[in-house]
Amino acid sequence: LDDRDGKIWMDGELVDWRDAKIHVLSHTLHYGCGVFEGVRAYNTVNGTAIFRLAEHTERLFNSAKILRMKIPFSQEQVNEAQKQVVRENKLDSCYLRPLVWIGSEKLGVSPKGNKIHAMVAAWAWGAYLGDEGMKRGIRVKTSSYTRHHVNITMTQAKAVSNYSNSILANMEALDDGYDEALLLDASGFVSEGAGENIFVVKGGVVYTPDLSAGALNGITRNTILHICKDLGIEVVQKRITRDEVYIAEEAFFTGTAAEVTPIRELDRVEIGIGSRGPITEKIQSAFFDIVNGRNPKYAHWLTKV
Ligand SMILES: Cc1[nH+]cc(COP(=O)(O)O)c(CN[C@@H](CCC(=O)O)C(=O)O)c1O
Repeated sequence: LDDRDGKIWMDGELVDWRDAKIHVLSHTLHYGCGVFEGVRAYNTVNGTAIFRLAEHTERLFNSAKILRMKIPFSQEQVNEAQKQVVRENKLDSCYLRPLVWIGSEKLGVSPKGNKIHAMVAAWAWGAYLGDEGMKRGIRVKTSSYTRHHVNITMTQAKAVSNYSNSILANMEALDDGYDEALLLDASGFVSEGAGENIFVVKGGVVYTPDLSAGALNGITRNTILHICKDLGIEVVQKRITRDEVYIAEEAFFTGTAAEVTPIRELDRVEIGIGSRGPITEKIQSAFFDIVNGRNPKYAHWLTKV
């Protein structure tokens, strides 16, 4: 990604893509205290627009607050920065990555006195778990790694340091021939994917783990709750066991990158018909109607760039 042309917003300025560098003694590179977001802009029927920009920026600031980092910009400035990088890079649809990190004034566990920096980059990024997966569903493995306990890492912060857990789970799944990992919490209940929230369908009801299982409070997860309400589908947020996933009729992952990706197998156990289920398909198409600006009820979720 580092050898592209284009512009990156960095500490309030637009810099050339290849010059957007930081010092190797930057505190976050050593200790992982940093926060980030994953945001998508879509080429909607009314032009390029960022999906739920305000909610993503609010979560970025909440993540920073949880990690005791004071971002030296306002939410409005970070919103404008995201619109600017989409325009400057002439992207009609893209993935945006805001990141906030701690500078290189000094090392040592305490970052007190170090400068806080922010950047926003944007690039084209298609189906996170593959086009085929979006239709046919993907193959998932229950990870041998456990999702964070809610008081070991701060699971409501989208924190850089939280992702070594996700990386290990994802690498193990890929090395074992699967497409993605599903993590259980410290009590053995289903938490979430390495980079996604999970939903299962049984008897026409949609279930998703409640946030006590350490999953990130996903913005796409929240979008699905609205979609299910519109479709008259009951949603229950509760503790879910791995065998409830095995005997579900349908299952799917959600995320900004993953969007709505059906799960066809968990640990080589076929889920339902072993491909995208009918309720998953309805939710998936309602999602794409919304992000592409075809559902006027959610026009306020789309910020034109
Ligand atoms: C751990 C985790 N859980 C749930 C989600 C879904 O949250 P939301 O995007 O607000 O619906 C994400 C987003 N994962 C981001 C990072 C992916 C990456 O590989 O990096 C994303 O989807 O952008 C997670 O990283």
